[in-house]
Amino acid sequence: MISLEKACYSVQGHTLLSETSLQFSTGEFWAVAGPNGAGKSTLLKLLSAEYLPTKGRVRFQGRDTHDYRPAELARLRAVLAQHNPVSLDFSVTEIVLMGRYPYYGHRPSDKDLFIVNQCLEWVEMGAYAQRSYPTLSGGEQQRIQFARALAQIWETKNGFLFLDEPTTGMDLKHQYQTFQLAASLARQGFGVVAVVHDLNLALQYTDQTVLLKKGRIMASGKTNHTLHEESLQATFELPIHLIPADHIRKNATIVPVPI
Ligand SMILES: Nc1ncnc2c1ncn2[C@@H]1O[C@H](COP(=O)(O)OP(=O)(O)OP(=O)(O)O)[C@@H](O)[C@H]1O
Repeated sequence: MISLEKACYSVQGHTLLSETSLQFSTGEFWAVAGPNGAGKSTLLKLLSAEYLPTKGRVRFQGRDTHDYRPAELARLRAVLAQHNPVSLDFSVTEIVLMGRYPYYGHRPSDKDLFIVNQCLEWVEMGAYAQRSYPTLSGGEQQRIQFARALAQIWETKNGFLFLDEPTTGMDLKHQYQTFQLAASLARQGFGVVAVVHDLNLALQYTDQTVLLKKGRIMASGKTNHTLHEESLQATFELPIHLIPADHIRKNATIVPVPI
């Protein structure tokens, strides 16, 4: 479990995340949603210990995140960042192997290579193993980065996966597959927290949601209780209509009303 206890994050007098208390458990898939600049990536960086809280506490499995050594954290959680620039001519396999760096010294073991192949299969990119990474399309690169993060926590019981806009550049099918994969990882016992702009993906696949606006929590809890017309309108300042679930869609569908 990761708990934020009155955690704040400020930089140069600007508060990016105001006093926030939340608990994220393994076995759950969380969505973090809200307008641009709401503090979603900031929250994710506090959870992953890339940032330390400027006030309050963030505890990972009971210990303050600032008490962990980076090598220790690298075996407990993996991050898919919003931007993953790679300009050198690495192969796809080499990129995914980076997720195994915390586990090997000079050379990857057969087990590391097996895990890399498994993760590539999970994102349906096995056929691209020998391709030059920079030559892949944006959506393909994003799927490889997902595989890299997955390889990092593949064997970690109760590991956490932090995904910042994981479906950027992906086509419709792979957006759904990515969320399906994240949901199935949560069912296997991982904790998954994803920054999400597509609220219908959140509604379809996530267990819990936190809605942020201007660095503050607008609503949080079970996704289908949190994403309702009032909370969405207040958060996004846009009229929202919810089409109820039916025999095709097991959850409601969020439709912005043109203004
Ligand atoms: N180092 C910094 N100094 C000042 N302001 C910053 C700094 N880093 C981030 N911010 C601001 O903090 C706010 C929150 O940033 P954050 O990246 O968490 O937003 P976000 O909700 O993830 O947005 P988006 O949906 O656009 O990715 C933004 O307004 C951003 O401009």
